[in-house]
Amino acid sequence: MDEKKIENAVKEILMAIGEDPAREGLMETPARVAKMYGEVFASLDESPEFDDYKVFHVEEDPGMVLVQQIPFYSMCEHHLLPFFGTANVAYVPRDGQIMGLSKIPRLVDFVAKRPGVQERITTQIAAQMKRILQPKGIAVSLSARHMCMEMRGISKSGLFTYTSKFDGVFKSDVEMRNEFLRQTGNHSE
Ligand SMILES: Nc1nc2c(ncn2[C@@H]2O[C@H](COP(=O)(O)OP(=O)(O)OP(=O)(O)O)[C@@H](O)[C@H]2O)c(=O)[nH]1
Ligand SMILES: [Zn+2]
Repeated sequence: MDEKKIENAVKEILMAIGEDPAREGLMETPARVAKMYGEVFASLDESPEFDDYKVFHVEEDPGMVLVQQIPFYSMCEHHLLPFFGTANVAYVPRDGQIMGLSKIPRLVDFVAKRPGVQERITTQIAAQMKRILQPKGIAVSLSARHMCMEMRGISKSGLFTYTSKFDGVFKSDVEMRNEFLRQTGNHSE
């Protein structure tokens, strides 16, 4: 990421909105924003595929493995305003192939820390899980608030947008899907 370029651009924006980038409160702001973009868009500096994981082996396949209520923060690619919420990620292992549990929230961060839309975060989490583990099934659901719908534009506070992606047994087996939905607090029927 080119921090110097971001700093200059932020200075330009401050001038364009009629602010004085030289006034005391704003003097360090371009550098702070550049640093902040480095954090919230951290994935742009990483490889395109998630690679921070280890695959382990258990003798017997468990059923569903679910990490739920994973907090995430992202920036919408339309307005560069935050959207944030929680993600539920479940899979059913194949051939005893499992991954370290902490790697699932790491994967969520990896996918979220770039300009995006909620739908893509949802499908990308599922796609990366599939690539890494080839599990029997994957279920991902996200619930999020979008600042671009709250503090501007339509200006509706407290709306939650729900997105989901079901693959494999979560698609073909209603019981599995309902176990996921029950456990994550959503009910399909
Ligand atoms: N599908 C989807 N849309 C999103 C997401 N985040 C923001 N948006 C929407 O992206 C759209 C961008 O639409 P535009 O019509 O180009 O932008 P706009 O005129 O600023 O839209 P308004 O927000 O309605 O004022 C808006 O409808 C946003 O609500 C997201 O994660 N997924
Ligand atoms: Zn937006």
